[in-house]
Amino acid sequence: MSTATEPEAFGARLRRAMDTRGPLCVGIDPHSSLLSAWGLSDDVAGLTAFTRTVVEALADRVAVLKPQSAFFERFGSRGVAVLEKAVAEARAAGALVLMDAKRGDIGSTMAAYAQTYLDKDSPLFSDALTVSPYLGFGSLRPALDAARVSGSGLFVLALTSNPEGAEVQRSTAADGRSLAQLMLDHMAAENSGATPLGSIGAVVGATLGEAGVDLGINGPLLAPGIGAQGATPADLPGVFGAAVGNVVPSVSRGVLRHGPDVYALRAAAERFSDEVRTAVEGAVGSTDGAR
Ligand SMILES: O=C(O)c1cc(=O)[nH]c(=O)n1[C@@H]1O[C@H](COP(=O)(O)O)[C@@H](O)[C@H]1O
Repeated sequence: MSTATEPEAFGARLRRAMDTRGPLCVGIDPHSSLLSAWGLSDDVAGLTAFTRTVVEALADRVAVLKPQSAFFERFGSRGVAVLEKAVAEARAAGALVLMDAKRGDIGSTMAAYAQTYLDKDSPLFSDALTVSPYLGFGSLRPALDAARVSGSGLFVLALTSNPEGAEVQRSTAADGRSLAQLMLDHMAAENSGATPLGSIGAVVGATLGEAGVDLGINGPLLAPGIGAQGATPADLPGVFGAAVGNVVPSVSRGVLRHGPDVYALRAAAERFSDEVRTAVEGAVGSTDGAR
């Protein structure tokens, strides 16, 4: 619960958005190839038109929009200016903005990243940020603290959707746990006691077949890899098991390739949302039946 001085926590805001809008996250990834497929130039003008169209099409209906910072940074400061505007417009239209910048560094530098994305006075302030814990979970402390102060959230990489991730994330820590499980256990500790949902989420690829880890972190689970990377909403119950109700399935190219028509973008997002609903309700129903 929030007070006059304390903003409402990200986990509570996300739970409400998932319940009212459905849990889908759509990524804003302006690849050169997509700009070209949309008939746009691969420059700041094309980037601006692409981004504005996605925000106009989806910010008033999906729970989460996830701009991928790399595709904006490649145009330098003018690309970042497009990103700033998109963040503000998407938030104003009611979407939660998850900045996908996958930051991770030593604590003192992490503090600067936290000021960039998790401080309410920053031009890039976002509802949540993706971070990498593989410099040690404790290196994220400045971001964890900043998120608590501003009512924002973090999505911490646990098991990524790319096949190369396993050699690091499935390797064994000194105490016998996998590195991914070690990180998930840290997230569970951060979220302990939070209701209705903690603000520290995990990233777990929808492509994994079966996660094979304990996902009971009392926080949201971002599931990228649906669409272009080959996973489908029907895969979610198999990957996430009993935690499927906390999953935020994420699709970028699978939706974006339907542009530039605003109605086609909306229809594509709607189809993914419907498939997610069917998969999640089916899984929850079968769990209920087993009780
Ligand atoms: O944090 C992410 O969003 C992420 C984590 C991960 O494990 N895999 C992954 O693909 N992503 C991001 O999710 C998006 C996937 O895009 P599509 O494959 O086009 O849906 C990209 O922006 C990736 O950087």
